[in-house]
Amino acid sequence: MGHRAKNKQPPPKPLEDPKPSPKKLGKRKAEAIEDKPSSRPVKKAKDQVKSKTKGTEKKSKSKSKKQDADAWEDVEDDIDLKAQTKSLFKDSDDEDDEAFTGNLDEFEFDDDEPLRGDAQNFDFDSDDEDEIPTQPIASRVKKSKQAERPTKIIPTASDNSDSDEDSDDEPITMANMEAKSKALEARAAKETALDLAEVQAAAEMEDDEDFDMDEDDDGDMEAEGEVFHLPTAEERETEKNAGGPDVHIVQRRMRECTRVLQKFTKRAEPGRSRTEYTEQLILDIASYYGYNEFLAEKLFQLFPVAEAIEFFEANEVPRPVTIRTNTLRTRRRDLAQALINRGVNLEPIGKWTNVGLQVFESSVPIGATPEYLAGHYMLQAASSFLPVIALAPQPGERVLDMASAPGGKTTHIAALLQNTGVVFANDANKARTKSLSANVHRLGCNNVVVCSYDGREFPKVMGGFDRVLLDAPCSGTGVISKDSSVKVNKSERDFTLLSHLQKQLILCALDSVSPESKTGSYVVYSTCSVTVDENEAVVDYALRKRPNVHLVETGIGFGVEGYTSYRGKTFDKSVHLTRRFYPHVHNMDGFFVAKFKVEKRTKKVASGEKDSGLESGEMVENDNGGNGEAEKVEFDDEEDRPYLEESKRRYLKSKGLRVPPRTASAKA
Ligand SMILES: C[S@@+](CC[C@H](N)C(=O)[O-])C[C@H]1O[C@@H](n2cnc3c(N)ncnc32)[C@H](O)[C@@H]1O
Repeated sequence: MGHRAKNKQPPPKPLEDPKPSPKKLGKRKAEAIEDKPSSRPVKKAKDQVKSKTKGTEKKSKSKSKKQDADAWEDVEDDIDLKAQTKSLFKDSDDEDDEAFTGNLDEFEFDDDEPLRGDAQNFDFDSDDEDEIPTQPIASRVKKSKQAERPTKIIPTASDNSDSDEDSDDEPITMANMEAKSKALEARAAKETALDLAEVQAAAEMEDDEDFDMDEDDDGDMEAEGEVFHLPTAEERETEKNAGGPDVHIVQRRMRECTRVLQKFTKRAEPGRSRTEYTEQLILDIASYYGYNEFLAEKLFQLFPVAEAIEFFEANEVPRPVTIRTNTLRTRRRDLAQALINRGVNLEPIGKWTNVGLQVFESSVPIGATPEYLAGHYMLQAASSFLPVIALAPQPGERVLDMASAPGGKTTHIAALLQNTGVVFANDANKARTKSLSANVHRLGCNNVVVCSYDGREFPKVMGGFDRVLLDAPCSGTGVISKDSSVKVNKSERDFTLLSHLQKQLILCALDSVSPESKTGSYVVYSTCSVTVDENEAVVDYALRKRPNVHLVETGIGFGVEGYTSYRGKTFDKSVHLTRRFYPHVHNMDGFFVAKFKVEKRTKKVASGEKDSGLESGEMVENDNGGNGEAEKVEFDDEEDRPYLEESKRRYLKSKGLRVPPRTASAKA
């Protein structure tokens, strides 16, 4: 456990000096000191920082409850898989497979505001539309708060927290004491967050040459007589032997190192290198937030230095509780009304989804309401909607969900297919298919076939799909706020093995799609990880190995573009079409989504003149790949027999029953 978790410290205040100058204090504090309005133009970046921080502050209202996390996770060892990949998988993709028993009563709330009342007041206009609305809704009787903040992906609890300020003058009574104390706490947290935002914004201004003028940036610090000294290797060793640094020292050092790294030539101590500051910062991040040094460095490298701190900070805060309306059973507005009537305080997530609801508070366990049990909704992280939105399955299609348990995305696909066509919901981990089947039944999906193969057996098992979703097993670096064990249990080897498995799976997914589909020929690849090895590198590999596929827009409408080059590696230019989602930017789990279109193979490619094979030593057998020009994959009973037999053998074995010897066809 890191200092951050142990001490429940407020976020470190990057860049704040002990006696800050107005410039370094940021606009709000500087104005207070000078008692006059600032003439400095407010940078856009400042607003962005504030809104981000506000989001973070808001999220902290929902306490991180282990029981909540348990209800969202289903992490089990993948016993059927090869030993090398065992225990690597982040199966965290958060859809529940069992009733959510977390108690939202335990969340902190500002006041006893009445619940939000009538579902009519919300923007459910989009519920009736098949397509995700792209235009803002022009006129409504009453706008939801989300509608007033079109850029926000998920609203945060602070959106309705202003009311605590109104009740300041009321006398404290037994009845309102708890609410008042919570309101005070909330306000203090808000202040801290605002301070942080301002200091960051001030630092950003400093970095902007326009604001630099001719001032000597180091002047202020020197005047204060407190020049930051970066410990030497020996000093670090001594500190370590003495039991490690005090948390306040770590916090301050993180601020200072961040500050120096942002403007190295001006602020660094003479004779010290950028690498030394970076090393110190990574060590401090690792100890403060409780990561192993390897992972702290890996994640740190993804972002500019100040943003990296925001990312680590966001991982300390739970994401909003969200549910997905099951349109096979109900409409979002009806579900919202039913839950409001039960004492659930909720709002539509945002314009990008017409099925999502964010739950702010509830007087009933949200995973055990009659509506939940009747399959009217799925407890599902907002990020998990994204791959299915990108997949955009069309009624009547044949879809493969290659790694599907516990079924959040499968059931979403089934709903978009309107219970037509068929979804093959596969997962290599047989134990996990139980919860998958349970969810499929609960949500009334009649078009789902559950199966349990190693995804690398496709398309031998079956192919010719209109669309394939590969929500790949991954390290879970996007969902650290739900599963903090990721902070310490991932090593370099894990990432190597995982990305190898992901590369094998993605080729199998691409080969399982029919390039001749009349409506589709798409593959979506997603992970709940933010590392480049598991995302862009895998996509780039697939593009190199399968020249008949190309990337297309995901159709999601937000998200950060994927890296086209990273730390010396250059990827295919089209990789910018992939999308990254981050907790500190989008207020949702870290996620990655890529969408491929599969075309027919040209003769040249099929004859092997172009590099379309696997790297030597790879285990994937794709010689009957489903996307070959002449390879129209159809069901063939003869061909299927050995697989059915094998599956029956495995079933009997798992039940401890006598397993018949393999017949000639099964051996073939
Ligand atoms: C991220 S989770 C999938 C979450 C799921 N898509 C959902 O929305 O509920 C990854 C899944 O991959 C499965 N898995 C791991 N290795 C696999 C393989 N080789 N083939 C198929 N599935 C695999 C794991 O058992 C795990 O359930």
